[in-house]
Amino acid sequence: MELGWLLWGTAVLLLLHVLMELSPSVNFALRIGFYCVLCLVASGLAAAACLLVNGGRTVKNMRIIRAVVRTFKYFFGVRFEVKGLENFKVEGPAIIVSNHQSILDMMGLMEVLPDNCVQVGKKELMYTGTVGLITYLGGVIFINRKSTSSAKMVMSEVAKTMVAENVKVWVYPEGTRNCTGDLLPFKKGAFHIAVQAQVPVIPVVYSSFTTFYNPKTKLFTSGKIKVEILPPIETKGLTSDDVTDLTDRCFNTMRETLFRLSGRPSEAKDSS
Ligand SMILES: CCCCCCCCCCCCCC(=O)SCCNC(=O)CCNC(=O)[C@H](O)C(C)(C)COP(=O)(O)OP(=O)(O)OC[C@H]1O[C@@H](n2cnc3c(N)ncnc32)[C@H](O)[C@@H]1OP(=O)(O)O
Ligand SMILES: CCCCCCCC/C=C\CCCCCCCC(=O)OC[C@@H](O)COP(=O)(O)O
Repeated sequence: MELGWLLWGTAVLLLLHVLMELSPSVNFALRIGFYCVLCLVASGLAAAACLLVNGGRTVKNMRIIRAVVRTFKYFFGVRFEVKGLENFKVEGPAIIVSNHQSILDMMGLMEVLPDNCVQVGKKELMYTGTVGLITYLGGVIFINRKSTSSAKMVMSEVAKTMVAENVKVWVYPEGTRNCTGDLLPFKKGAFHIAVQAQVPVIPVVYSSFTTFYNPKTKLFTSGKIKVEILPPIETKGLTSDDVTDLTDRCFNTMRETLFRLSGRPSEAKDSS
């Protein structure tokens, strides 16, 4: 009986292996499917640990989530080369902005996430089963992207609470995933919060995934991600009139860094 199961299991694994070798789209679908299952299972386990250790929704749970997600890279052969971690060592709260390429970014996020830091996320994430539960327990700030006024209200509230509670807030200013090797124009919410709260902006840049991950061509192999945490940009004394300049400055610095880290020649043109 047990031998039968073993033979069936081996046959299924062999079949999957052959399919993966033969078809890049099967390979891609299986690897992404595995990533999603891993997220769902790991979130369930992490949620239990968070509830047992901290009892409910708190930024302290991010330490547990970070420890769990940091193991994911070993399953996918993803390696990180991190520079500039010392730039996170600013006193008190800050806004962290980074480029956003894929759902795989959760690995890169947790690889460098400082203590006492929560992310801004789309509210739809709440409805992704255990992943929704873990984002809730970790203190993720949910925004409704379909309603500018409600998103702006939530962001303004964040500007007040982040100072009162001494937390850093991680925002993806492109507002959506973008795996083209370039940046989308930045939305200004993150920079409004930074100016309203008078806290520094810390840019974080991940090199382009396109050499090892590309959903369009169904490419997903192992690969190296370079991460650079750039020096904080101060906002003390800035007003809402300076938000556009601050956004452009950050965009240009991050775009240059993205091209440098990805080995792509820089373009002279200013795309702001
Ligand atoms: C185990 C596995 C998983 C574990 C995971 C755990 C971690 C999970 C992590 C999850 C990660 C999940 C990651 C994700 O889910 S990423 C997706 C969700 N995140 C974002 O969208 C963040 C970036 N977006 C923004 O910042 C947008 O600006 C918002 C959303 C705020 C509005 O966007 P919208 O498109 O609706 O409008 P608009 O940007 O055209 O702005 C309109 C006007 O309003 C002005 N304005 C904007 N804001 C403010 C303000 N505060 N005070 C005053 N004014 C403000 C602005 O300057 C503009 O005016 P003008 O300049 O044109 O005159
Ligand atoms: C009971 C309901 C079950 C639902 C099951 C849903 C399955 C989902 C399983 C795993 C998902 C793993 C996702 C990890 C978290 C990824 C966060 C993320 O990267 O969100 C994307 C968001 O930044 C931008 O979204 P868009 O590019 O605008 O779109």
